[in-house]
Amino acid sequence: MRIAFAADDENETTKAVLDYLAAEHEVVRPAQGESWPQLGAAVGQAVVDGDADFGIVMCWTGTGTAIAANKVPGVRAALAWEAWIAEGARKWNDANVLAMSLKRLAPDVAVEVTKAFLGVSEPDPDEAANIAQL
Ligand SMILES: O=C(CO)[C@H](O)[C@H](O)COP(=O)(O)O
Repeated sequence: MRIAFAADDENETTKAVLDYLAAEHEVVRPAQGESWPQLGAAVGQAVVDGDADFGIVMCWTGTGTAIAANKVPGVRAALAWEAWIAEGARKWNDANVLAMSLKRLAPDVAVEVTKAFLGVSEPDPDEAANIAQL
């Protein structure tokens, strides 16, 4: 899959996520070196424009980039810190952008969360009516 990725800082956690994405997917970098609001918006826009299948945004907390991505109409960005939350965001909310904290998630956990998010191919059809109201 094509995954749009942006982070406003680099550390072992962002490197681990990027290494995993590069090994398993095509990585799209719609913006780099900009502020977290710009990075979140750029990733959200890439997803909405069809330049990427999903987006992943990371900042210190994950919250700012999630909010910025969610301002783009059509984006459903979810902040996740464990695999079950990430999987549920895809299954029950049809999230198309994953947001994670680059400060609080250990590298292996961030990769596990990423895998869980990207591992759900279709949302639960029982949630279609709810998702349509988002
Ligand atoms: O977590 C964040 C936003 O939610 C940012 O990463 C954090 O606030 C640092 O930003 P800056 O480098 O602009 O001070």
